[in-house]
Amino acid sequence: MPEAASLPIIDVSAEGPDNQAKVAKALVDAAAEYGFVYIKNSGLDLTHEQIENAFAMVGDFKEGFNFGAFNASGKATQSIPSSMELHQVELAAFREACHSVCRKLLLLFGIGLEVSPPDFFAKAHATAPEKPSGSILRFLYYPPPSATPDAQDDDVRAGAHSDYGSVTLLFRLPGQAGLEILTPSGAWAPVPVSPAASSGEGEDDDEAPPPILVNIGDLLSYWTNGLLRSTVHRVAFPAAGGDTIRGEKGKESAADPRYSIVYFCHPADDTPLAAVPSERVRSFSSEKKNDLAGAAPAAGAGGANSQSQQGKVLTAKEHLQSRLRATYLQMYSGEKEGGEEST
Ligand SMILES: O=C(O)CCC(=O)C(=O)O
Ligand SMILES: [Fe+2]
Repeated sequence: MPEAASLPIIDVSAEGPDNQAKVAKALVDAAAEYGFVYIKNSGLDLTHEQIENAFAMVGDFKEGFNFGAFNASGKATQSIPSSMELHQVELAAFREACHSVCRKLLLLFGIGLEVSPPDFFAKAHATAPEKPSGSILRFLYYPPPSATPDAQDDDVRAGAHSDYGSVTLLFRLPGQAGLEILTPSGAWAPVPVSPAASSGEGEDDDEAPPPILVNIGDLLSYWTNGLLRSTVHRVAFPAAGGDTIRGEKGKESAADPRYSIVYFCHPADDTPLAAVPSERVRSFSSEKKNDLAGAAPAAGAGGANSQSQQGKVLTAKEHLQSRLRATYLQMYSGEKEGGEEST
């Protein structure tokens, strides 16, 4: 069985400037090293009930779906399936709550990177009806492996890709890990849903939902000149024989569909991705320029060139478009690297 990724679990509910600074540092360190981190799900920003209800909705629906913006009265601004229409207000509230969690994380990144002002990233993600953005709430339904009996051994449920936005929140159900990240050594490491149970550390609390998995997307990696990593990941089929990651509760069988809920957070479309006012980001990019091997991205790192390597300041929208273009070109050239396809 491959070794599970060992990612830190960070409690971001700490109050007071000293605690906040410590948490911010831990978050930046994890994002710089792994590009993925768990945050403890205290149920404050996003209630456990809200998450359960969201999974109940995708379970009823049995199909994947992307939700873009909702208007001020909680109505979707796109056409949505009739079975979802009744749930629009709940969906809008869930999307809003996810966005607030992301803004809280973005503020902590600003603090951890000593950006001046610290709400530099969070402000770029302020929402308003007149401020369109690439943010998407995605409900994912993966049919049971038994429904595709001619699957090959090396097939995966979702191909290797990196996410396009600034930060992504991922919600999964216990026993349905599936997600794997590409480590710098080039190996795929499974990411457990319940990391405390998997590592054997600490008692798993049946009442508490698992932590929320957070990862850095290409845009935030680009904006920070690669200091924060956008890590390549994929979704694998359950192992034959029903093996799960050590300690993970529940077994995933070939007869089970898999559900996940993802929130891709993006800044407002017109945000200029200009130099981040942070000495740490600046000195990171000059170190990189001096690094002769700097041209080739390390294994596991997704995305395009760093912001400091481009002459022109891109907007968030232009950055997303360039990532989408690159993904489609890759697909047409035969390398089936599925991207986030967030439009
Ligand atoms: O379903 C998952 O666990 C991950 C999905 C994902 O990586 C994506 O949609 O970008
Ligand atoms: Fe992803």
